[in-house]
Amino acid sequence: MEVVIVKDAKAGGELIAGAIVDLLARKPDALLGVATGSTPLPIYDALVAQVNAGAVDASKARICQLDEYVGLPAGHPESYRATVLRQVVEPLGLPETQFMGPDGSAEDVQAACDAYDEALASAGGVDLQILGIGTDGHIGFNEPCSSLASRTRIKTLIEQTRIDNARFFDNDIDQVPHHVITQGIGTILDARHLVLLATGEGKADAVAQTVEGPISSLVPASALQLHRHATVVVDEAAASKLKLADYFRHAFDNKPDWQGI
Ligand SMILES: N[C@@H]1[C@@H](O)[C@H](O)[C@@H](COP(=O)(O)O)O[C@@H]1O
Repeated sequence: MEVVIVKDAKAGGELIAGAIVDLLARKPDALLGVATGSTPLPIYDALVAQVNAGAVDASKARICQLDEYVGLPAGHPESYRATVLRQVVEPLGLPETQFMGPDGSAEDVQAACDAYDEALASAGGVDLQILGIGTDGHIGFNEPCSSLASRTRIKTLIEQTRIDNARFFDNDIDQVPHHVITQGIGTILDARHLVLLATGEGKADAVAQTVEGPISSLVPASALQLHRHATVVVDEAAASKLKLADYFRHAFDNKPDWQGI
């Protein structure tokens, strides 16, 4: 696992957007897994700016969702499908045919989850998966004690996550669904490159446990330690509880120029 400590969220967004541009230069139809929440927004802003400035042709890029609420009416503005369309797919000028996600309104939820895992595999697998992290260490919506081998499935949110996400629902927790579909931790680990961005002091404990703690289903993001190509990008505040922060800075500063993240 590589840990990169950046000055702020904007710098983190630019670094990760640069890695996506490099990926698209190598593989124009790369499948890019995107996350929701506030943290990844600087990545999408920087990516759209770099693409608009001509850094790469992103017109063949494919986008896929990490997770979804269950039971929101189709087209609800806070469904993750609507969110990703608004924040990533439309700003990049991509057609909906290049976007895939699980069906959160399916009657048979497990069949929709299985279908999504199959769709990801037959699309050739995710090339780069962007991840945020919950204050409890969750990735996607894999709450603590999710199986590290889990596949896409329905989960029940813990109360803290519903409280954290109420800000997207008029600060009314009653509007936040209890159930979600999420790529499993095993599904996430199938991606070729995992890039987790965490910013702000509120994520410092979760980041320290993810990077320096034991691999444990109690901290789902710690499963990144099992991955061959995982990059954790953190700002100074989110890095504030890392014991090896100086080493991580030294290693990044001395990387060969040709080696991206
Ligand atoms: N399902 C999403 C996660 O993918 C995201 O990482 C998390 C943190 O969001 P934020 O970045 O807003 O703190 O929120 C939700 O639970």
